[in-house]
Amino acid sequence: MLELRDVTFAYNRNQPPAVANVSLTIRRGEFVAIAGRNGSGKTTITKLMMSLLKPTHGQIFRDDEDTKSCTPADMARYIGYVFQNPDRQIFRDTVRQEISYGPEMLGFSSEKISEVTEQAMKLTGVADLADRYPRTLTRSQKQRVAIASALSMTPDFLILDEPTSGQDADTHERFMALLKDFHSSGKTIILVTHDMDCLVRYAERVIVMDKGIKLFDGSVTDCFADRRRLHEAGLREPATVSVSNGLAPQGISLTTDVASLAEQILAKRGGLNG
Ligand SMILES: Nc1ncnc2c1ncn2[C@@H]1O[C@H](COP(=O)(O)OP(=O)(O)OP(=O)(O)O)[C@@H](O)[C@H]1O
Repeated sequence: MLELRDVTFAYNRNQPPAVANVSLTIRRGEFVAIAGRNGSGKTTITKLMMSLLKPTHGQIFRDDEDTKSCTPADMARYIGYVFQNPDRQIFRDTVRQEISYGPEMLGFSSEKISEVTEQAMKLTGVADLADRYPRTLTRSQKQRVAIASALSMTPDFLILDEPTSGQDADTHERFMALLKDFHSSGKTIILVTHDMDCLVRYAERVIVMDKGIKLFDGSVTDCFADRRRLHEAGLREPATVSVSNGLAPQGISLTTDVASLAEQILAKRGGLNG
């Protein structure tokens, strides 16, 4: 469990806080999305969770333990962090070295290092790139290496900040399928995203940030049921919501789920045709 209790963080004293009085709890096994317009505090929250930043006020707990004296290296045992830009976290000469670096720093035995490295490479589909120089890989391959590097430290939580930005539809699909597999295997996923269609498809819960404040925390369906709130937070309506809202006069109820929307439309087909 990861808990923020009344957390405030300011980058400097002359500016309003980037995160203000935020309380939230993320339980093991959840798939949570953090959404909100640019500059709303999403990345700052994830950096606070990772102890890359420390609260100006408030506390952060991991399984009831206050993390105030934890370093990012301590937190990396529990939380894998995948940055927005994979170039920011890739430094070694080969993909294998890159992925084994974290477990080495954590003091794993050499057998364990090789076991977790091979497993992470296999899971993320980069085993055939093991001896390549990471800087020459495509962005999507680098993303996979970044995730493998996080996974090799065998964390329970995985935080991904806009991992699919700039990827083509096919790569995006494969990447999200990978995340879904991790989630099914018991990992807790915290995904920062601007992609509302992706959010409604994969996340179970949404935290919406606005000007550093937590504007909403709840189910995906409840989040998109309130158009005023979406507007306030600068969130785009996902396609399923727009279509179901548009067909409301025909008796279609609001849904974020493609399958449920298709089912409703098929069930009403006679009426819609008429
Ligand atoms: N290193 C920094 N120094 C000073 N201010 C910063 C720094 N990083 C972020 N900020 C400010 O803190 C606020 C929150 O930024 P943050 O990056 O957390 O937002 P975000 O929601 O993740 O944005 P984006 O969607 O653009 O990534 C913004 O006003 C931003 O300008």
